[in-house]
Amino acid sequence: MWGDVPVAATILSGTDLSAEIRAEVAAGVVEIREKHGVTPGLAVILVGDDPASAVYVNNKQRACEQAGLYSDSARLPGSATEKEILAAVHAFNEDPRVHGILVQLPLPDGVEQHRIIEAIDPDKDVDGIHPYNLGKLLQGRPDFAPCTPAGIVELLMRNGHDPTGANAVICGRSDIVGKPLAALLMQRGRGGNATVTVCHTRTRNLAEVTRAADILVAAIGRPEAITADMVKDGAVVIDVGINRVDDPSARRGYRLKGDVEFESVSQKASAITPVPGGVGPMTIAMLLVNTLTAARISIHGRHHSG
Ligand SMILES: Nc1nc(=O)c2c([nH]1)NC[C@@H]1CN(c3ccc(C(=O)N[C@@H](CCC(=O)O)C(=O)O)cc3)C=[N+]21
Ligand SMILES: [Mg+2]
Repeated sequence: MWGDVPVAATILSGTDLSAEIRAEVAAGVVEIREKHGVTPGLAVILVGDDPASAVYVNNKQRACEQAGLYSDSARLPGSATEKEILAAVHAFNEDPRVHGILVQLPLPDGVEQHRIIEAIDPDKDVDGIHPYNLGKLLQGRPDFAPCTPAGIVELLMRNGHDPTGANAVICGRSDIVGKPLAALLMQRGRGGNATVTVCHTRTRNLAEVTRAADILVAAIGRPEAITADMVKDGAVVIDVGINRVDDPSARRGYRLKGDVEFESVSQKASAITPVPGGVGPMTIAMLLVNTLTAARISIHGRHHSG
């Protein structure tokens, strides 16, 4: 506060930080190519024609190409069978140009998602969602942390918001965001040491819990679910939401809205991520980081120091 005028929060730009990290990845790509003659490669498997998923996959492939990585994709129709998706996974498991494999989730109804994830070679699981990698994450020795949680931790750390000792409250318990983020924030070591609470649809007195957060992460999937009354003065607020809201005046006919009511919450928070330009670009940057790690693992093996 400045007198009675609320000072708007610092904007935590995922666009800027992701550019920095992607430049670091590009340098790592050059090094691996010079030392080992290997170009790190990522393959994305996209099933169905959800337009939002197509945008993310295209963003991922563009980021790969800009960082000098090899990239490939398999695009299957929404009618693809489990057997056909498994065949695409197996082909990339065997492809020596491909070090990282990402299966875009969610998969169409009727496909047994866990069977597909378990088919990914854990050494190529750059999403960090194979049970082996999730297990290592829970033990505090991840090789591949899921990209969105890893991106959130980088956003915090590189903006001077070390979670150590903080009350971190995560709204959302998905396998790909809420649960792995809880593991990262609670672990011993860099980016961890927080006191973590995970909220979900059955949480009682949600606003009471979120108001205790020094770090508040919204991964709910509902536009503007977090309002100013739910936020403590000075909190750091991370918005994972990417909700498309109809807007006939917008160029594409929709606008992106986060899970946080930005206008009001940014008057109360000390720092906040925007949507777009926050967590989304960080997810992609960490995917490239993990692909570099996968290429190193293919050369040197996993390090058994943890
Ligand atoms: N196995 C798997 N791993 C994922 O990491 C994964 C997934 N499945 N399924 C879908 C979600 C979503 N996701 C995003 C990636 C980039 C942006 C992104 O680039 N966002 C831009 C804008 C995008 C736009 O214009 O729509 C931004 O926020 O600024 C958003 C969301 C990765 N996901
Ligand atoms: Mg292997």
